Amino acid sequence: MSEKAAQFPLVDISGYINPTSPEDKAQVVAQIRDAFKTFGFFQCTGHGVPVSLQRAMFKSLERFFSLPKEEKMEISVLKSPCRRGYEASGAHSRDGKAMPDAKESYYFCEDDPKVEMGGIYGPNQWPPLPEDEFRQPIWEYYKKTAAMGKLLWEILIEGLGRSPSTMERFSKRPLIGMNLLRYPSPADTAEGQFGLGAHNDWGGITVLLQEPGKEALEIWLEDEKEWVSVPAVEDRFVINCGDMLSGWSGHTYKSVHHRVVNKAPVERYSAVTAWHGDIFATNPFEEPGTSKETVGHLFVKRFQKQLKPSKALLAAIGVEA
Ligand SMILES: O=C(O)CCC(=O)C(=O)O
Ligand SMILES: [Fe+2]
Repeated sequence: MSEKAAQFPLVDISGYINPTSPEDKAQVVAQIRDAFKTFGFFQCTGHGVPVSLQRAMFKSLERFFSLPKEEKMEISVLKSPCRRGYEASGAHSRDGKAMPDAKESYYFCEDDPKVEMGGIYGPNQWPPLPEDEFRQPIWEYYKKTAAMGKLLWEILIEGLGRSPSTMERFSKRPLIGMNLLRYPSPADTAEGQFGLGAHNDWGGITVLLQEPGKEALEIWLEDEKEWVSVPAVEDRFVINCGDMLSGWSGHTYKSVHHRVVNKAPVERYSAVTAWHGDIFATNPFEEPGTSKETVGHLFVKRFQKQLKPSKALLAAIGVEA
């Protein structure tokens, strides 16, 4: 591990979840605020997500990606009005001249029976695997990490002096997406191709779990002008700050620039749960009514090209076509 990586913030949040004194909570709030101010991310322990569930999630994820390509393509994102399901390696292209990412992925959100809001809400596409070998452990993991995302927003809101009760209006019907990711080995990755090219997450909080022992996530350090690997340790989540959260905090919290380079001689897995907030909610760091910009506005702006939103959806969200 590099000297820099050894200094990356590591926060045990158990003192916030089960405090024995008010100081316990205040300490976690201050540590997370400092980590997001300096780095825009931190490594998290004491979160209460059982290791057995983390392992079961990785097993299920591996089972899914081991299915034949034709079976995975049966639940392609292209078949979903909500853009949920499987996306093959190389399908995700970036702006400019960069090569498409080597990753393959499976994406899902809250499972609603009906397609609503132009596909922001609706049903998932589940793979044809036995319930207890995929959907059940993956869903349990999703629910636990979603709860963690919400708790971390609450802590960050408190960190800037706002009441934690602000979360009531911010979390009415939150957008929470989960992406399971597989990165091929370097031998199966083209020259100049990244597992996932350099980017900032668009929205709120990202709760990421790397496959233990396979370092691949790299963070850009602007002062040092270098990419540094984030240790991949069992039971240690990586929490990232996205652009919406950063902007709404007046850039007090930094959005972290990162990419994925698989250095293991074999494939590498990770899981990402992203917690963004209710689509009609405005900046939780301000008094309601201060600004009209909502989670939905920023979401549609960022994904306009992929979403191809209908006039009806734009009108419902309050964005001009
Ligand atoms: O796989 C990883 O370690 C990071 C994934 C990521 O940055 C993303 O999905 O936005
Ligand atoms: Fe990311």
